[in-house]
Amino acid sequence: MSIQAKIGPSILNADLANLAEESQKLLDNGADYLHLDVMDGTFVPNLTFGHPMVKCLRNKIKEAFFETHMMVQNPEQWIAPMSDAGVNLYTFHIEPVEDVCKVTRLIQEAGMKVGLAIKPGTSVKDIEKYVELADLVLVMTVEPGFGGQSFMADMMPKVEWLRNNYPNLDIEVDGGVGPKTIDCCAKAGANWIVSGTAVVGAADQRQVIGDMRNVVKSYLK
Ligand SMILES: O=C(CO)[C@H](O)[C@H](O)COP(=O)(O)O
Ligand SMILES: [Fe+2]
Repeated sequence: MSIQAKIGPSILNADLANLAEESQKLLDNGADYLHLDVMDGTFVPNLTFGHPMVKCLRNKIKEAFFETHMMVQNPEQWIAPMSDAGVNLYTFHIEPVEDVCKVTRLIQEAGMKVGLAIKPGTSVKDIEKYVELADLVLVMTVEPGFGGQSFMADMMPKVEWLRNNYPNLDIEVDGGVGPKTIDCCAKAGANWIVSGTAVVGAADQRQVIGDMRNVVKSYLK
C-alpha cells in the first residue's frame, strides 16, 4: 500500500478548556487525525495533560484517530493507561529510553501503533536500527516543549535520508509547520504533517488543512 498525505493538527495552542469542541471543529474541517502533545515537565520544560484528559476526549470523540506525542522521561509508564484511553498511535522519544525494542513491543502488545520520535539534536542514524519496528518516525522541527516556535529547515536532510531509505515509511514532521513551510517538508518526503498554531489559529481551517494536504500529495509518487 502506498503512503498517504495526512494532516494532524496539534491542539497544544488550542483553548484546552474547550478541547472537545476545538478538536471536533478541526476534524469537521478535514483533519485526518489529532496530534495530542503529552509533556511531563521533565523530558521537556513544560506540562500539558495525561491519559485522564485523553480518555475524556475519547468519550466525546469516538471515531477519530488519536496520536499521542509522548514528550516524557519514561514512556513505558504510560502505555497501558494511554491504550485504555483509546489512543491509536503512541509516539515516543527514543532519547531517554534504554530499551527501545522493549517499549515498542509493549506498545504493540497494548494494541497501539508505534511512532519513534527524535529531537533536533538527535542524529537520524540513532534511529536507523529501530525503523523496521516502527509504524511512523517523527522528525521534530522545533525543540520539543512549546507550540508556536520557528520551523528548523535544517532538519530536512533527516527527512530526506529516511524517505530515500524507506520509501513506504510514514514520516511525520512537527513544529512550526504551516502554509509557509509545508513545501519544504513535503519536498523532503514527509507525509504526516503536524500543524498547531498555523491551523488552530487560522480564519479558515478547512482551507489551510486542504491546501497543505494538496502540497504533500503533489510530492507523493
Ligand atoms: O510537539 C510539539 C511541541 O513540542 C507541538 O506538536 C508542535 O510545536 C506543534 O505546534 P506548532 O505547529 O505551533 O509548532
Ligand atoms: Fe507534537
